Amino acid sequence: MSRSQQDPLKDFLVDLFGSDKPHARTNQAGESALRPYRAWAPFAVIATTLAFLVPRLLELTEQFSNPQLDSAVSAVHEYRWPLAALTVCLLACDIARFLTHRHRAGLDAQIRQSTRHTPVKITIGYPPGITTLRSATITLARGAIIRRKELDEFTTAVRASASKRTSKWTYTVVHDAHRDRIRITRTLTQPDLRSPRHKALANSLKDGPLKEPTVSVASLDGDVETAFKITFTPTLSSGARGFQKKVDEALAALAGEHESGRTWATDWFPSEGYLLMSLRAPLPTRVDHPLELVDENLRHLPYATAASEVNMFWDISTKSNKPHCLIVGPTGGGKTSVIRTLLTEASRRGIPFLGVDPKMIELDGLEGYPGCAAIVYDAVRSAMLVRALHSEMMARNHYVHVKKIEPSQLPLLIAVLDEFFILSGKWQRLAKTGDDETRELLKELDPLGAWADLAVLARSAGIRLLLGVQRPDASLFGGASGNARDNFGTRISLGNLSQDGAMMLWGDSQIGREIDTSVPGRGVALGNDGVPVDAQMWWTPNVDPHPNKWNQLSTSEKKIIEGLRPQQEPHIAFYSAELRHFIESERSVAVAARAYGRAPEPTVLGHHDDTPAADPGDDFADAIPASAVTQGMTVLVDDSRGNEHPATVAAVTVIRDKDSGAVTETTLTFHGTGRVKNHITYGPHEVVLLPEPDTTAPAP
Ligand SMILES: Nc1ncnc2c1ncn2[C@@H]1O[C@H](COP(=O)(O)OP(=O)(O)OP(=O)(O)O)[C@@H](O)[C@H]1O
Repeated sequence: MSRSQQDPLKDFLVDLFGSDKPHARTNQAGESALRPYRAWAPFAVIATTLAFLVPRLLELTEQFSNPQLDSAVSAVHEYRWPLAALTVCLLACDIARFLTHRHRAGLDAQIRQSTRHTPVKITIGYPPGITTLRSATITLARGAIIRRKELDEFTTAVRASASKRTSKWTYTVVHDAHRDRIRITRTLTQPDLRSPRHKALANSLKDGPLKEPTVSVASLDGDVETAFKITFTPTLSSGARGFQKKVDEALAALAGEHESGRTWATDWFPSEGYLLMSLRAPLPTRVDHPLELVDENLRHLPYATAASEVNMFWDISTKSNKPHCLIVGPTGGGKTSVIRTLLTEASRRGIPFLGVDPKMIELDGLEGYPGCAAIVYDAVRSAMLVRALHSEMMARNHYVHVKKIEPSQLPLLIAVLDEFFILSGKWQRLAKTGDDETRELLKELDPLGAWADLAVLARSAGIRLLLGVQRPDASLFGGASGNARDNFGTRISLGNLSQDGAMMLWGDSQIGREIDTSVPGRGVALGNDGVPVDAQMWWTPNVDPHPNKWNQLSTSEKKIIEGLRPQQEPHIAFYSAELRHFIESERSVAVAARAYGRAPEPTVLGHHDDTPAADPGDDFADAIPASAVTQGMTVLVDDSRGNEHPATVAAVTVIRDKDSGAVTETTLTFHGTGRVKNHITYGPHEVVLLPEPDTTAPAP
């Protein structure tokens, strides 16, 4: 602390009468150019006082009186009033000069401390302002460079010293670099009319992760803000989704619940340096499949409603860059309802479909629905269907080539493969344990290879694939082809995903991991702009007309199904004899199964059972990729005679490709007898059969 600060009276007197030094408060940044302040009025005050008092003084000193002195004294005394007026003027001048000097000295110190430049001249605007500065211009040495940070520091100092006295004014500091000067002006501080919400956002963002944030109101409803615009200086992190998500959450929490009941949502424009926080209608908790065509585009299949009542759709048009659809959802998550929604929408738009349902309970209701070519349940026949579909794709491509037509002129066909892992498991099992004929047939059909080709090439042949899985796994989305996964550009996830699953589906380990699973049909869908959003899947009840199913439905559910059913059956055109023959034979098999199909009645324990053994392909409950198996899981392992036995996994070793990270091999270790350990190695696309449904996938 300086001495002058310890002695305010001395400080005042030094200011008032000046000192011998250029300025009493020079500092280390260089000698101030300020001239010392010298008051003018004190001499005038003394003279005026004397002019008033001089006759009295003479009376007191009568013995020294002489006529000359008397006349001089009376002359001075006569001018006492003009002298008094002059003194008052001088006093006023002195006060103004004194205030100017104080402001100048303050600015001089501040500029030297914050910018390390010594001002050449400081001009204080008149009148100078009693407590705070009115305006000033600081002239700097020619070419003086002031960095942004230094100017900010100076501005803060100017504002801080003014705010000590009053908050009535807001100071603006402008650096005219081309004229080597700094201008300071003040305006009346506007009363803070911001709402508590606006203030909370602005104040918290000041110390938040966004660089140089400013908050402004983007829209109002009456007096209540309905949108805020937050501008910021773009940084590397402001473009990262994870960062944005954290900021979104913090902003929504700060803004709090809105009076309208709507929720805050954020749209980022990081390259333009701003984000918009606006209100969206909350996601509905249930949306019954609307009966009207919500999207008139016949190549858009709507299936869900996102915030703000935006409809999500699967674009199956030729122009679509997301032609195939992948639905991921654990058991009971609502996958089948989404498939039903998409297929009934396809049907009412005149697009036929066919499906594979290895679980036999998911798609069976669609059998016989308008536009349904076939639903196949049997593993071998499913392999035949996939191969026939491959032939159809080749035939369609050939047709386009020969007839010189555009692929967009081909009629669309949707192929659904539900529970893909279970189907893979069945194929894998039959390839190992089936009879010679089956094994040979499966080898010839190579369904996984055909599927991989379809995933990559079916798009231009007008065939669209709809794949349903319980968990996302790169290894199975099209056999060896890594590109195949990218073709499933339209993605839907139901329930919560694992971190890896979220990364695989959405390219972000956080998306789809905090879904409100208490709401059936809640999930994440790819927005129409390519950004994944939370969405409520439409509810489409089972369309099965069998009385056992139909009678379970409520009146409103029956109305949905009746309203969706198209008047006209979609036309199914075949370009290959293979697919036509397959569908014809499948339909006659289905007719026969319906007419003569038998299911063994349940038996009780101890009762002699003479019904034939179940299909060997059906004695497992689930199948998962080998690389997804975890230690302690019970899996089915076949013995040398082709029988499956449950065994607990002691260890899992997954080997991945160094570059791509793709699984190349998985080895499961089991405890054998004594110290012996058994190892089984699985290829990259092999699945492991489970005796019980998989519970390691996140619950719906
Ligand atoms: N979009 C939805 N809206 C409302 N309720 C739904 C929705 N989807 C599913 N549900 C409810 O959840 C139940 C299970 O749905 P669904 O049978 O479609 O699940 P899933 O994923 O196919 O299961 P699984 O794979 O075991 O067949 C339905 O019976 C229904 O009650």
